[in-house]
Amino acid sequence: MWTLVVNCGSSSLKFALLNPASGEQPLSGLAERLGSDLASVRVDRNGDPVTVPLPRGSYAQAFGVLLAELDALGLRGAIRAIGHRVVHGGDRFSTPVLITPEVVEVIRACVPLAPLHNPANLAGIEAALATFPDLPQVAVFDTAFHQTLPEIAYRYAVPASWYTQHGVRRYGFHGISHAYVAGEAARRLGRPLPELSLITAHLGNGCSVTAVQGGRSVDTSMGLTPLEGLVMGTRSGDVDPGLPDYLARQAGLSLTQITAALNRESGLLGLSGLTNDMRELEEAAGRGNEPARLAVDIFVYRLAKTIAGMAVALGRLDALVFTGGIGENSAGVRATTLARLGLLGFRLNEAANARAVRGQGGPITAPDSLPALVVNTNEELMIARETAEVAGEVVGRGL
Ligand SMILES: Nc1ncnc2c1ncn2[C@@H]1O[C@H](COP(=O)(O)OP(=O)(O)O)[C@@H](O)[C@H]1O
Ligand SMILES: CC(=O)OP(=O)(O)O
Ligand SMILES: [Mg+2]
Repeated sequence: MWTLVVNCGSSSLKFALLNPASGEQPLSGLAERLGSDLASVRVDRNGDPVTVPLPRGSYAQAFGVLLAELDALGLRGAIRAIGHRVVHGGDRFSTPVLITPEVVEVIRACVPLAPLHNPANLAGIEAALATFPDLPQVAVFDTAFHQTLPEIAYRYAVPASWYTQHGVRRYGFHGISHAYVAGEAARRLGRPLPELSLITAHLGNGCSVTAVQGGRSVDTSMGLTPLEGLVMGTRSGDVDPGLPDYLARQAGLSLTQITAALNRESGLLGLSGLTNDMRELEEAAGRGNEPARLAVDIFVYRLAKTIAGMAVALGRLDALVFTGGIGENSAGVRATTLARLGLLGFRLNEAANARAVRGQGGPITAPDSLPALVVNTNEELMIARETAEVAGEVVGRGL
């Protein structure tokens, strides 16, 4: 009846116990800042959240907390399948797959392409395989949805041998979320997904924009790694490819140091010198903090520019969808982004935009506008559904 979903991020472990057919979720949790003194786990049993400190806690310890919670609810034995979010699957996987030793090796081979994410995904898979060796376990890939990209969107203008010999191409990420919100948006718009041309903006710690035509990804802002594209919490997004060489010579930094700084010390954090957290930045900007204001303004400008560019991939645009922690909660980011996209035909409905907060979502544009809407993403539900399908059961009956 239940599917367990495990989503290991670069310093976090999210989990959820779900009925993939009904969406019922008796248990969910988030272990954050793993490995640091501030590590903690928030556990939500039937809508009743509690946070407990887990100083210096590891992925394995966070997984131990999850097991204790399953036991406390008496549900450990009721799990029928386990689904894992895996960020990078290269071009081997265009659908979710049952985890075998060979699949684990492919995920390991993709570590250099997603150094912040794939090692954590593997830690989650290994912990779950050790504890539940007899259950079907499924890998659901962030890259899979983007395997439909046409070659003009996924090739870089670099020597062709880099592509053929080293797999240098654009893969795209956040596919689980983009696919889920595209489906939900179609439902809310009351139109069949195969007829729709959508742009979906997933704005969390990592941020990406995808052009979705008839339910298929046709272009996306992230590339070979999750570093390309938009300004993110700690990631730079697009920079001049000449930057690493220049900085290596000027500042005497190694390529490894520069890449680490582009991943972990850039984006909103790097610009503001304050935080990677959009909510804190908006508060600081409201108090007159200029670097915070600049960070938010650059985030929005680059987002609007990328959305306008994505429209080229579609030819026609039916709606824009905001999702992720920022997309769902920041009325300010949505309003200023749409203000820059007037040329595409967007006109904000301020009251609706203010109402569209987490838990509800909904349309945020005026009646004479091209529609923009907020859809709350649910990667866990999407992973649970796909896991149930791959595990060979019919959703709604078997699992
Ligand atoms: N009320 C809010 N206003 C503005 N930003 C918010 C709000 N709530 C959450 N956020 C932002 O959402 C981002 C985290 O997004 P989320 O999707 O939860 O992250 P992750 O990618 O780690 O899952 C942070 O920048 C956070 O500040
Ligand atoms: C791929 C990616 O950027 O994921 P996240 O937003 O979870 O960091
Ligand atoms: Mg997220």
